[in-house]
Amino acid sequence: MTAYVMKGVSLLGAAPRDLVVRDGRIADEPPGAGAEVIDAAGLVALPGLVDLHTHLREPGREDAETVETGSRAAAAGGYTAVCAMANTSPVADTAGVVEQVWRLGREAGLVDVQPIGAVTVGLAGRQLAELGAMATSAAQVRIFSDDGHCVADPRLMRRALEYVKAFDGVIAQHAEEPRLTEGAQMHEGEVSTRLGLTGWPAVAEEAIIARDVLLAEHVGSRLHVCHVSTAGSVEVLRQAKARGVRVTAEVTPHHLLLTDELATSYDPVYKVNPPLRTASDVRALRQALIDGVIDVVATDHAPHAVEDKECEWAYARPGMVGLETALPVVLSVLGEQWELIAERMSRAPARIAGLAGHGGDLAAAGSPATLTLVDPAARRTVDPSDLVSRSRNTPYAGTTLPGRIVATFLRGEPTVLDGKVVR
Ligand SMILES: NC(=O)N[C@@H](CC(=O)O)C(=O)O
Repeated sequence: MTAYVMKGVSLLGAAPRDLVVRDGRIADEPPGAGAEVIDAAGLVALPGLVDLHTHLREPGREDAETVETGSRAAAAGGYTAVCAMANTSPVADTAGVVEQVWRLGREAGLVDVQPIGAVTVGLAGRQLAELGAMATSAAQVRIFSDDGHCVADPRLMRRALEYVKAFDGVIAQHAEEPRLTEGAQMHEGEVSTRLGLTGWPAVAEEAIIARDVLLAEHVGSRLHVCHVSTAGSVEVLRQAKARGVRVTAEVTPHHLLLTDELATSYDPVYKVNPPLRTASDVRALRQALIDGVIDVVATDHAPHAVEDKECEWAYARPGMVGLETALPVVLSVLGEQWELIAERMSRAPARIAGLAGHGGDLAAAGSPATLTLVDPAARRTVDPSDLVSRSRNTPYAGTTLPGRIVATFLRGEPTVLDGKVVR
């Protein structure tokens, strides 16, 4: 295994030093002859990013993304682990499907792919899926989610929380009261009224989060809230956390930057679920990420084929690709707050997903060399045709964002060098 010395690198913004990688780990002895030298002057090392919310589309929509192409996009974005959502076709609601996704991830070998299992059979919200069989499968599923759909039935949600408590699993809820969002096309507010589009009200998200934190408290089990998008949701979470409820939450990069005003273009690239909200929601989400009311930035990378996105707004599928722009967007929002970025994009998601070997301490000799090197001084104008992902539905085309991922290492092996995926 090749040894590396990263010369003049800054660990999370600290004074420059040399970082030695040997036998897959951070070493405190000299690299020895034959080590590859990486000129890392001006680069910042972060623990490899971990995404709690990635749609890889395999099995079923390999024209939009595969486990392999999504893994490449993830590595290019600085990720070393991704949690693959269950809304594939067939749905990842059995041990067989989660094992297939897990195995494809191992074969691609670029990031650790941790499958998420569905909560209900076929995401239909009627009966619990085989949670235990998925947990004890080779994929060792710990996070369950019907993402794309809400587990709306409170009795099923309660039973799911009870079930996963036995193995310290977590239910990741897509919080959307379906009766309040029938026919919804965008955020319900001043802009939707002006455009005459059916609105997705903030309360549809907030009501489910309020219910679910009470259920999680009652059961004493772990709840994770996917893609929090409103200021009101932040307040519900703040109160629940103050009471000691075992709840964690994520926000997407796009909800930290973009607003519902973009819908006035009628460009379906801005159609996403939950929808882009208002500037005051964006402000509240940013503050919650800083405060820790929101634990994690998760991409909700949602690749879609051209025909599913380049059509009339009403017919377009919701979703945006996000793996390759997540860190630049977060840098543009938070600035170079490296400790905070490492916590929200690597350590906290690794803890929630129970991914040992990710979110480690790069200053500690013996830690896995699972890391990403970022050039914070570089700026990049996003060109959809440059994306590594198989899909092109980025809302940032033509936008200049700070930060370039120069290299990514998974257990001492480079997956990205000089900004290019190596395998
Ligand atoms: N987040 C999205 O806008 N889309 C998701 C699923 C969903 O939440 O609708 C997808 O799978 O495409």
